[in-house]
Amino acid sequence: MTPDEALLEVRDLRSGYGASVVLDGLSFSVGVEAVAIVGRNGMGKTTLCDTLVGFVAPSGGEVRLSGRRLDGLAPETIAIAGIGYVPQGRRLFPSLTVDEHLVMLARRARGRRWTPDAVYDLFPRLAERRRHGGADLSGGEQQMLAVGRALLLNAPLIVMDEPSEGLAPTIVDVLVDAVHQLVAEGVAVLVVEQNLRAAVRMAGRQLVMVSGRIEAEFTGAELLDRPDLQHRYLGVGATIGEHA
Ligand SMILES: Nc1ncnc2c1ncn2[C@@H]1O[C@H](COP(=O)(O)OP(=O)(O)OP(=O)(O)O)[C@@H](O)[C@H]1O
Repeated sequence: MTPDEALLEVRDLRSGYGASVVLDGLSFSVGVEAVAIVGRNGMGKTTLCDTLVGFVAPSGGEVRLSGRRLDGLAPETIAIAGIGYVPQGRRLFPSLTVDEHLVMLARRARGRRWTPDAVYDLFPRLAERRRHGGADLSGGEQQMLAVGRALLLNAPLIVMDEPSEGLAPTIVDVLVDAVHQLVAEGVAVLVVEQNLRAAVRMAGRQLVMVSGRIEAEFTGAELLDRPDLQHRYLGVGATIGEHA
């Protein structure tokens, strides 16, 4: 891959639920970088994530990872092909410990960059809680575990849906640092965020989603400096995220 070539290429993607169209011809690309998708509630951000990873079947368009078509493939195939997913709400197993979540995926990870021990190095707090069950973990610990689980795929791209949702500022700091470390190591991150300040700290490019399309792209500084753009694209109350 040359520096100019996109890792993820999404072209004219369409999807929805039955007759309800949510993604309406959406296009963008991501290189080895962190890119944020921002937008008001209900614009289709979660549907975009779910469509990229195969949980929602697209009705048209293309998703390519390093040139390989992935649209229409099963979620397991897409995961193995190279898209790790950190879903909204984390979707962990309450009865499994932290260690059990990670060990489940460790065989495939053996000898590669991301192993359970590497995840514990990234998130020392998780190492302290390794014998605790998913249901005993704080929201931040659950989010770290969800990120760690996605990393064990050793995928070139990680998609994160609202990772900062409901988390204390110190935990958001940990996630921001983790995103920077991943990008520095050559992993691309596509992150959906309601919290503009968290989005801007994680990603240089801010893609604004409106009614199932990417309507505009800004740098973080452009969006933070322009309350009019925040109001227009993000709505009242979903703007700055003062606490992150
Ligand atoms: N499983 C589903 N079945 C039918 N419609 C759905 C389903 N999930 C989402 N939708 C609809 O799709 C549209 C886009 O929702 P989506 O959750 O993708 O938006 P979003 O931008 O992620 O919003 P939010 O930030 O509130 O999660 C909404 O109109 C929503 O009601």
